[in-house]
Amino acid sequence: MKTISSVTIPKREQESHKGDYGRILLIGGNANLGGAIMLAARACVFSGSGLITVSTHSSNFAALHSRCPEAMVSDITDLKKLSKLIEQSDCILIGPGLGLDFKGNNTLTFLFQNIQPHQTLIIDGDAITILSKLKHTLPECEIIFTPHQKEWERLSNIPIEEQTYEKNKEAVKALNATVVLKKHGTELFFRDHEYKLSIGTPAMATGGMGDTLAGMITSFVGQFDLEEAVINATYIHSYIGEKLSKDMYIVPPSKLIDEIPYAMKSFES
Ligand SMILES: NC(=O)C1=CN([C@@H]2O[C@H](COP(=O)(O)OP(=O)(O)OC[C@H]3O[C@@H](n4cnc5c(N)ncnc54)[C@H](OP(=O)(O)O)[C@@H]3O)[C@@H](O)[C@H]2O)[C@@H](O)CC1
Ligand SMILES: Nc1ncnc2c1ncn2[C@@H]1O[C@H](COP(=O)(O)OP(=O)(O)O)[C@@H](O)[C@H]1O
Ligand SMILES: [Mg+2]
Repeated sequence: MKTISSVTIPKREQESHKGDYGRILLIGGNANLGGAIMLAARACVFSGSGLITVSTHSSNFAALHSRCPEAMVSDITDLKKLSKLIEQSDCILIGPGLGLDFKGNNTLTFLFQNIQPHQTLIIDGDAITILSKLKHTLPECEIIFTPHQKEWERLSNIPIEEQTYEKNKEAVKALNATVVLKKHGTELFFRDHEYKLSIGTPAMATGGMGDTLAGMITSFVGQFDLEEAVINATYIHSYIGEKLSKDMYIVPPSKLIDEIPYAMKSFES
């Protein structure tokens, strides 16, 4: 497995506008787990997405507006609005803080019925757990899964202690998707090749760190080629985590998010 040693972020075109940097839809955040989708939304904004809408429980609206005024909001239970938002989006993230009850199940099912082949779908957190249970056929679009090891166990049926390179590769092939297997030494599985991260630190083992990565990946996919986007987002996430950990015992995800544009600038080609 190749190690990612550095990345480059392309310079922006002078003649461009927000519509050129991704129309993003983030779906998640129930009444108890609003923080997860807010972190994903802030990560998305700080990673450069042009237009972001968050479909979430309405009790999250005020906090979201206050923490992330750049993002628009929509009620996750309003399926008419959700269907329109799905149609208008380039990249869609579902999962952070979605919850595991029937509402989460219904939202995932509705998205699978409405997403189109030209769109890219990032499936994280509770959406992975729900999918593992419901066993829906995957929609015909590009899909990126971002599981931690337990979520990967649920999705692949490979117990954590048996998650070897060969078994993981086989399971990814069966899914016909990209998989970012998050752990110390995160592994990226593309269709015919794989990479491993040699950076990252236990200072990043804080709730919300994966929600932050999911937002970064979604944002980068809206701006760059899929493979480049996944590699760059994953590398820069851990790069910032490691950098901050030189002075901080733990790295709060919110602090990491603040650093994203500076790190992107430092890798600009
Ligand atoms: N502020 C918010 O709103 C936040 C909301 N969040 C949202 O909560 C939802 C649930 O997500 P989740 O990851 O917390 O729960 P779940 O899927 O049950 O996994 C945990 C189980 O897996 C096990 N485990 C084994 N290996 C592991 C590994 N490498 N990494 C992690 N876990 C590992 C672990 O083992 P144990 O800790 O018991 O040893 C435990 O048994 C999701 O939607 C997320 O977005 C959170 O992001 C927090 C901030
Ligand atoms: N010991 C560690 N070393 C490196 N990275 C870590 C470590 N622990 C956690 N991380 C990173 O933090 C993130 C955790 O993701 P996840 O478990 O989905 O968090 P959450 O759902 O709480 O947001 C992943 O990107 C993972 O690689
Ligand atoms: Mg997670």
